[in-house]
Amino acid sequence: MAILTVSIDEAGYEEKQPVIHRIEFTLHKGEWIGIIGPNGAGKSTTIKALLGVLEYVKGVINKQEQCRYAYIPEKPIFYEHLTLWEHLDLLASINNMDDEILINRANTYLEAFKMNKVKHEMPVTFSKGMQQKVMIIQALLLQPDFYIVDEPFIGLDPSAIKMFLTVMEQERKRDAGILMSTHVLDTAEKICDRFLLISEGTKVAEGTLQQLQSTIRIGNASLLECFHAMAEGR
Ligand SMILES: Nc1ncnc2c1ncn2[C@@H]1O[C@H](COP(=O)(O)OP(=O)(O)OP(=O)(O)O)[C@@H](O)[C@H]1O
Repeated sequence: MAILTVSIDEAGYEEKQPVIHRIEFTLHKGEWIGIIGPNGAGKSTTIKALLGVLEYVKGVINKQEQCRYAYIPEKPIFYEHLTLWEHLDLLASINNMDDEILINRANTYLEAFKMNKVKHEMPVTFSKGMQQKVMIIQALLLQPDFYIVDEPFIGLDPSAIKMFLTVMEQERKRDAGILMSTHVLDTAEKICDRFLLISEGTKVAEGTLQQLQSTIRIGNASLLECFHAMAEGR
């Protein structure tokens, strides 16, 4: 079932200078879509359009009614004077979450990401990877219908990446959708159901790895090879 349907004619940081054009796709329940493309292609701008924080968007973005989503940004943002636990507590109270659910979920994910020991410290003092873990834990706390994730792999250590993949796989089994932009193509190739390839602000291809392979007519091409042939070879 479709949970997010996107049909952007054009969008950008000001109306007279759109930076993305004709970006269309649908995210379904339990589906993991990877948004890939070169630097400056328009991946983050597409995500900003979905989040409703872009100055100019012409088109239609339809989220299924009552669907909730969580956004995991590439650059974490925190309240300066709140501890990690206070961030989780605040998020839970904004979302009317029972204390018992908060405590259970928070402790599970703090443990999983090895952040239990620092839960009463301020995230603004954490390393980049630790801050990213906090953003991931906050998103998981909500158990949303879908996730929007901007480049999760840069900054996390190998065991945190493994844990991130494990918990997202659990979320997918719960039928959550995942829309994730990344440059880490060998990992994306293993986990994503489908790919959206963006280049120079527009969608140049969409499909499973097999579909991308048949478009470039190389049966066993890796995602990286598809990327080179379709985005960089243009
Ligand atoms: N805040 C901004 N104001 C104006 N233009 C911007 C802004 N942020 C990005 N752009 C422009 O929009 C275009 C797309 O950038 P975007 O950040 O979406 O690319 P990206 O695919 O996410 O790249 P990367 O892989 O480097 O993160 C680029 O030409 C960029 O210069």
